Amino acid sequence: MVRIKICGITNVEDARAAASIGADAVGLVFYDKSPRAVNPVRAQEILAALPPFVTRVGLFVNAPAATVMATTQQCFLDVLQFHGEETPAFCRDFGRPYIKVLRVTAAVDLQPLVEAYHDAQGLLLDCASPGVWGGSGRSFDWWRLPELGKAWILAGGLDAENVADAIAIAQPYAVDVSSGVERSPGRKDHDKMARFMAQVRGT
Ligand SMILES: O=C(O)c1ccccc1NCC(=O)[C@H](O)[C@H](O)COP(=O)(O)O
Repeated sequence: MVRIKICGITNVEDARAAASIGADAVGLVFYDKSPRAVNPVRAQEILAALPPFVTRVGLFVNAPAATVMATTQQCFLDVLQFHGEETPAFCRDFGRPYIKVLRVTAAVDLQPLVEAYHDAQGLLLDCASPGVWGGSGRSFDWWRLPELGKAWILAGGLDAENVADAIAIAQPYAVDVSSGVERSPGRKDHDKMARFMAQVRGT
């Protein structure tokens, strides 16, 4: 079964909708420059609305260690997801499982990165877009992926129309979607979320 993470949740209604259609995880963006940014107080309110067994993922981009630590504790995050230039030593320093985002281009050799982040709980492969750390809505070439030898999450430009093909080609452990299920940046479209879920679950 392919797991599903809905990313860029900014409000209680969208969090509840994601949980009610069976999302395995939700992601909250702790990055001020994002249109999907939340602060820890808002995040607490959103996360408090979730039922049990939905994994709470916090996204960071080159944040100071003190900020990551404080946010993790304040919001009871289950998993940390690092989108920037965080080193392996930095990522493992918070006493939580972490996911490292690898930005895919035709030229990048993923193998050294997979080895460097060997203790990551998972790797998230996203499209490399200049000047954008995530949530670009752009896909990379799913055909070009080597065997990574660990759980990895497919992200970047997924939506209800392409996710079934993406899974068939790339065979990820999980898929991650944000802009492909939005009606505007930071606001989810609940119908798009449900259609995305149905495509992944094959129903
Ligand atoms: O969503 C953002 O604005 C964002 C900003 C900075 C770092 C990460 C961000 N989002 C990450 C994601 O939403 C996803 O993990 C991933 O990039 C897929 O996004 P999308 O292509 O929009 O489905």
